[in-house]
Amino acid sequence: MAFLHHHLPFHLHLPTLTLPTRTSPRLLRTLACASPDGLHGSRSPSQSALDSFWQWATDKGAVSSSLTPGFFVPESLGLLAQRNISGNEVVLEVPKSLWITSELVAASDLGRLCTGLKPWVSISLFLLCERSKGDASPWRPYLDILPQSTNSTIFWSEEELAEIQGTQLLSTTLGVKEYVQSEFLKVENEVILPNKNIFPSTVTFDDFLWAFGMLRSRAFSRLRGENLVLIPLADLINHNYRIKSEDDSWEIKAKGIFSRELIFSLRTPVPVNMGEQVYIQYDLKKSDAELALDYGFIESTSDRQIYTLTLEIAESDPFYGDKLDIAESNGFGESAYFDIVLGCPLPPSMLPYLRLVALGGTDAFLLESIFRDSIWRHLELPISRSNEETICKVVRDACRSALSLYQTTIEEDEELLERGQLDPRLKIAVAIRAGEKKVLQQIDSTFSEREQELNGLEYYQERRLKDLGLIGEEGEIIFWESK
Ligand SMILES: C[S@@+](CC[C@H](N)C(=O)[O-])C[C@H]1O[C@@H](n2cnc3c(N)ncnc32)[C@H](O)[C@@H]1O
Repeated sequence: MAFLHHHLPFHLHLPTLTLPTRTSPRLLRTLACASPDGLHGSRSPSQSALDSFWQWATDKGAVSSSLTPGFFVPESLGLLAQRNISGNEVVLEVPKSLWITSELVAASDLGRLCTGLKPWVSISLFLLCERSKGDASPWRPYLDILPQSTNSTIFWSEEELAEIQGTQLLSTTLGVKEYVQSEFLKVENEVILPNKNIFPSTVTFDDFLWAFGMLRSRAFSRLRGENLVLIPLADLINHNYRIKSEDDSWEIKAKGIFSRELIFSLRTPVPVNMGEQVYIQYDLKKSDAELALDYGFIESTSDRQIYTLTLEIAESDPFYGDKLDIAESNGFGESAYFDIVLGCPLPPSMLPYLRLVALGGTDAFLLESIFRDSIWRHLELPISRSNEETICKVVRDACRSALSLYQTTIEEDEELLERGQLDPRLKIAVAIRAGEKKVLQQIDSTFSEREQELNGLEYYQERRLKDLGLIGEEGEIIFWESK
């Protein structure tokens, strides 16, 4: 699912810099959810609800000879091995008749109202509609085992969100909630309110957000967007960071050689002993912030600690058109996003893009069309001292400005984490804000080191003179007479 607006606090807008702004307390209040109880509303369903669900799913054709649903800490529900299972063994099969898809919604009472809606919106409305039917819904056993919320930041209260003040995660969370709210207002006016026969009781923004949160946390990574599907029972599988591959854990296939019926087939990527939980890897590419937003947990490994820099060619730039043309011919646009990973070098195309955005003054001749085919190659190396100095200064200023928005230091965060015993949401908040600050400090020190090296770098003009044989390898001038 693509989100239209990400208000990222780090926003470079060369040569001037747009400072990140603090999140207004009013926006926080409007978009925060109050925690319904001390467990964030994630009370586990009863054993009898779980038994009824299991019975319902197996009656409808779900097959497993090795699993049973069970309760776990901290994941709540999960899938438990009833015998020793070997790696790569199929552990569960769920037929299509049990899946919740846009197709199913289209064929339901709701179908005629959902034409043209995004799959996540129509499936959300379906969940809410079925939930309101109570016992009359054939999906009741499944709806009864869904949590009331998760630890995803979309469900955090105002006080909990205040713990991530200054972070990109807060901006993204608020951006996502604004997006969900705008979709809700649309369907409230166009679908829910005019159809009291289908939605007899009030549907609130919190209800709609609950449905969104369920889809976001329960749909398998490759089954999102247009292909969005909820697969009851299979969606009880939890994530484990020890599992390093995500591709082989499930597939969709025909039930038999001659059958047209599709089944979702889940495998355990690793051997599992009887009595242990079966896990998969949800998504190797997600940052901790994305895990926190989608699922409400994080891993805290350095490769998941990421800060996204947004660079932009300003419309007010006198060379806007040429720069945009160059960016576009090299796979970028007016804005470019660079994920900086803790402990890893800068993404290779970040420096060329930065140099392009900062290009001006006596270097502007490089923007002329005769250089169009070769400009990106030139941008991969330093252009001029002033261009390189500008990018260092702007990036360092932006880092300092972003760092000033956090309420705590890395040391304070680490002390809290070491003390342990933190509430799961606070633990996520503290780890995320510490991780972001570490990446910002890393970016700042990379550009600080670069600033120290400015005198020793080789710039475009020198390289050009060398190419023409006018200066030697040591920078000495070669006079015509000496040739
Ligand atoms: C696909 S559902 C899995 C079933 C879920 N445990 C339940 O009780 O319904 C994904 C949700 O499970 C929980 N979860 C999965 N893996 C987890 C983990 N490693 N640590 C903490 N929570 C986890 C999170 O709440 C996540 O949003």
